[in-house]
Order: sequence, then structure tokens, then C-alpha cells
Amino acid sequence: MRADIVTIFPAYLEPLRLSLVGRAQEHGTLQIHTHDLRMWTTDVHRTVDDAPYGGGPGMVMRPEPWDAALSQITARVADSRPRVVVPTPAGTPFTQRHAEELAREPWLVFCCGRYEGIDARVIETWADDEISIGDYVLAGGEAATLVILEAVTRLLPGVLGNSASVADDSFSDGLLEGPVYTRPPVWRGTEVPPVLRSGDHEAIARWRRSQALRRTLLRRPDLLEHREFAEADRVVLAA
Ligand SMILES: CC(C)N1CCN(Cc2ccc(Cn3ccc4ccc(-c5n[nH]c(N)c5C#N)cc43)cc2)CC1
Repeated sequence: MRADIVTIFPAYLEPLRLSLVGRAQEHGTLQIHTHDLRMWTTDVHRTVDDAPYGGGPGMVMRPEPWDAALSQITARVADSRPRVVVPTPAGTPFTQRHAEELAREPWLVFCCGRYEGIDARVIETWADDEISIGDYVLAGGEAATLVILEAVTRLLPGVLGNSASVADDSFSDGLLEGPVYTRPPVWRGTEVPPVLRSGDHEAIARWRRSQALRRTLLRRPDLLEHREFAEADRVVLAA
């Protein structure tokens, strides 16, 4: 997969050199190219913003630099066009399903806006996806791009050492992750649930599903709506 990222703060994307995404780049599974939008400005002040039509607070990002940048970046490969992703507070909620869909794309381009956002005509012309990573307000699209790219990269073949990890992900089966434990067996007087040390893998699987169902019912009952459950699950949910 190739990912191009356009931003006025290229340094904000430096964390992509670390850890899982960094290793995916070292292994050639992912190529990330970060571009400074100001490279496509033409004035001495390298202006990327202007006052909003209709008034209101803040500034809006001008269309010309974005159109020049995206035209050049997407022209790289003849007869091939990337999927253009624009993080925005007004976007559709980003979900694991969306991450799985983006992970199937060979080429992504992320447009990191700032100020009050990017001129709507750029979005209309170029955007394939407008995504929000949550119901809170950030100052720009860079943090969202880090989140989206990490969620997508961990789904790429060979990136996670144990491919089963992806299958067991929270949200992969639509439930939240249950509690996890490691050594010591007793810590501050609290014992690891004995079933986890029993070696009885069927009992362990039942216990883990029970914990995931209970946690999901408590914290995200919306994830349980419109779902059919086996009798064993219904017993847990009714307890
Ligand atoms: C009327 C007037 C007072 N209101 C003023 C605030 N407006 C909303 C508003 C607020 C902040 C920003 C800053 N910003 C610029 C580009 C950009 C990209 C993503 C995000 C972002 N925030 N939260 C998420 N989940 C995001 C994602 N993904 C935020 C961004 C842009 C826009 C709404 C209008």
C-alpha cells in the first residue's frame, strides 16, 4: 500500500516512523509520502488560508494549493487513481469496517485540513471519503490521519505477528475486548481469574466471551442491537 499525506505540518506525521507503522514501512508493506501543502503556494507568504465567505470566526483553507497538490500527487501513476480521504469533524464515523475497507486499497491520499476546514469545492472535486474519528473537536486532520493509518496498517498482510490478533480484535466480532492479565498471578492482593490459569481452553474461551458480552452490554449496548445471539450468550446477557 502507498499512502500520501498532504499537510501544513509534516512534522506532525513523524510518529508514523515508529512502531507498527514504521516496521511496515521498513518491510516494504507500506510506503508513506508526506507533502507540505505550502510547496504548492505561489505567493511570497506561502498563504494557504483566507477569510470565510459569509463571515464567521477563523479562516478557511484556499482551494488553489490543494488542487495543485492533489493534481500533481495523483498524476504520479497513469490510469490509476488513489482513494482520497479527508478527516473532518463533519465526516462519517470511522469504524473497524471502514478500516478494513481502506486496507484493501492499494493507494490512499490523506488531506489534513486546518483552520475551519478546506474550501468545500476541493472536497467536492477530490474527496472519496470524509471521515470523523469521534465526537470531539480537534485542531486539524493530522491526528485523525495517524489514527486511521494505524488502524488500517495493522490489517495489512504480515504486519501483525500473530494474524489471529486481527481476527480476535475488538469490533471484529462486534464486541468490546474483555479484561486481559499477565504475571504475577497475585498483584496487590488481587488474583488473576483462576480459569485463565486452568489450561482448560474451552472454559477460557467461554469466560472471555462472557466478559466481552458483559462489558459490551455495560459500555456499548448499541453494539448489541439488531443482533441474534446463541443461547449461551443470551444466558450471559440476561444475568
Ligand atoms: C460556526 C463555527 C463557529 N463552527 C466552528 C467549528 N466548526 C467545526 C470545526 C472544528 C474544528 C476544525 C479544525 N479542523 C480543521 C481540519 C480538521 C480535520 C478534522 C478535525 C476533527 N475534529 N474532530 C474530529 N473527530 C476530526 C476528525 N477526523 C478537525 C479539523 C474545523 C471545523 C463548525 C463551525
